[in-house]
Amino acid sequence: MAPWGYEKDNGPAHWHKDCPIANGKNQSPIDLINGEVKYDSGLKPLTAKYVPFSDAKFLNNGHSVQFQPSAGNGSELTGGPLAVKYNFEQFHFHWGNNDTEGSEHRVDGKMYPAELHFVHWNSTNPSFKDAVGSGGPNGLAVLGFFLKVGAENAALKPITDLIPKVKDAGTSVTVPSNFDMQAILPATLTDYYTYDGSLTTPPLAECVKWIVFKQPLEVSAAQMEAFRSVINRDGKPMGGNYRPPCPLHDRAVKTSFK
Ligand SMILES: O=C(NCc1ccccc1)Nc1ccc2c(c1)[B-](O)(O)OC2
Ligand SMILES: [Zn+2]
Repeated sequence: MAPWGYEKDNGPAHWHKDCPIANGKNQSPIDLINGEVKYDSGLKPLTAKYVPFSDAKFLNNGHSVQFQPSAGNGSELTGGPLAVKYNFEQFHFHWGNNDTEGSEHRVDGKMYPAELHFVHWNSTNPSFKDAVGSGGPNGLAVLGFFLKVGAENAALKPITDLIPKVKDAGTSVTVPSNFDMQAILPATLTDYYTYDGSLTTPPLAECVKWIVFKQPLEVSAAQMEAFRSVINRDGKPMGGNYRPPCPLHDRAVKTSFK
């Protein structure tokens, strides 16, 4: 099979052929249905401590654009539903070709124009790859932020300004060392949905503690247009790089808010 993608001939409906777990019982994304979630007063805020990076790349890997520091950058995530410390690995985006689609998770069936994933791995493992393969839903902790069109996002501007430099698949640039990743995050990481799920792209491993924030981040229309100028490995606009929602089966979605 041609490498996986989001086109008619290699999109989500085909992924099960190489990754049978695609039809598993803990797949992501899902539709977050407010009438079916359960408030959990034990869910505390999360703490993300992101340290400045000396050498980080921003790259087009053919199916997303991704910020990736060199391994061992000392940034970490704790708290919320997490029992141990998680190390930061990378962040990347999913978006649509217009403002009515683009996010992977949905809220009561509503899609946002884009979704930002901050990926972290369980520090009791020797590496990210081991964490993915560690079995069970505690290998990775992924923070999901919906993006909506509004004011320019100054914290994301250094990243969206680099997009024209990684327009084509397989290209990358070095990110200026004064890039402040912490500034992207809201001051307090409260009000989130959390559930056990999977990677939303092959290998679709069911190793993720998902933490999806209720409050969207804003980006300007110009910043959204920058994403829509990115080209995928088939030479087409990358927009539409989102997987449709998967069945919840017998999982519970908990919220840190009432
Ligand atoms: O890291 C990925 N692949 C490369 C890989 C390397 C080593 C072992 C397995 C996989 N994928 C991936 C990681 C995290 C997330 C997603 C995809 B996402 O669902 O898009 O948002 C969260
Ligand atoms: Zn993602």
